[in-house]
Amino acid sequence: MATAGNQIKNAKLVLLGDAGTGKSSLVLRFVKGQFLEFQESTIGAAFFSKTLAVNDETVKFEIWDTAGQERYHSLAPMYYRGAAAAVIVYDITNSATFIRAKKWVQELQAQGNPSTIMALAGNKADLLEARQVSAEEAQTYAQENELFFMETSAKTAINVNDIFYEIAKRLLQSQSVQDPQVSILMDRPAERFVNRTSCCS
Ligand SMILES: Nc1nc2c(ncn2[C@@H]2O[C@H](COP(=O)(O)OP(=O)(O)OP(=O)(O)O)[C@@H](O)[C@H]2O)c(=O)[nH]1
Repeated sequence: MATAGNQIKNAKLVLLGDAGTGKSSLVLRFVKGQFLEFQESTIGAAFFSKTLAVNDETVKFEIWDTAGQERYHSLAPMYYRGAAAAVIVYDITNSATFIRAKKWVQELQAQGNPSTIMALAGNKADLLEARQVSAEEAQTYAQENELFFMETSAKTAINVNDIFYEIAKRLLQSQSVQDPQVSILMDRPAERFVNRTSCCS
């Protein structure tokens, strides 16, 4: 019997969340299997890609790792518009970052694409002794807002592949991944915004 197996499906994914929560570290762990104790703060946004096999299908994530610092906030819509999936990251040791994560969820619910699959990542789950946000509180919030939730650690790799794998599965179920022949990425931001290290005056 003929199947549609082995097709590569492209999915634009964006990471959002406060500065220092570990967005770049999660991407680095997922894409390269690495972790840096002193990961530099992202400027503008950074782009990565990674393919993932799910049963007989392959999802190619086109990942936009956005900068969490407030001064870059106005750039965010360029990255989340047209995204098939968004991972909103907070740091379990910092309750202010959980409040900020909820604001991102609200912004996406109001201004994003309703079909974007949203995941909530409670990162730095290796730092249990410094925990400020309980898993129960985050899980309840996630259920109420139709997100799926995992606690992750970019440092120990706990749940990092799992969260991306779960997103890929949900994307394939919802068919919101794009046919590569049609369009690889929608609303791809201009390259001049990517990792710009100096700015014009
Ligand atoms: N213990 C621990 N530290 C982490 C983890 N993830 C990231 N870090 C550390 O937290 C700091 C910030 O990580 P980044 O990945 O730069 O955070 P970010 O969210 O990308 O920050 P911006 O680029 O400024 O938005 C770095 O020093 C990382 O080493 C984790 O899971 N556990």
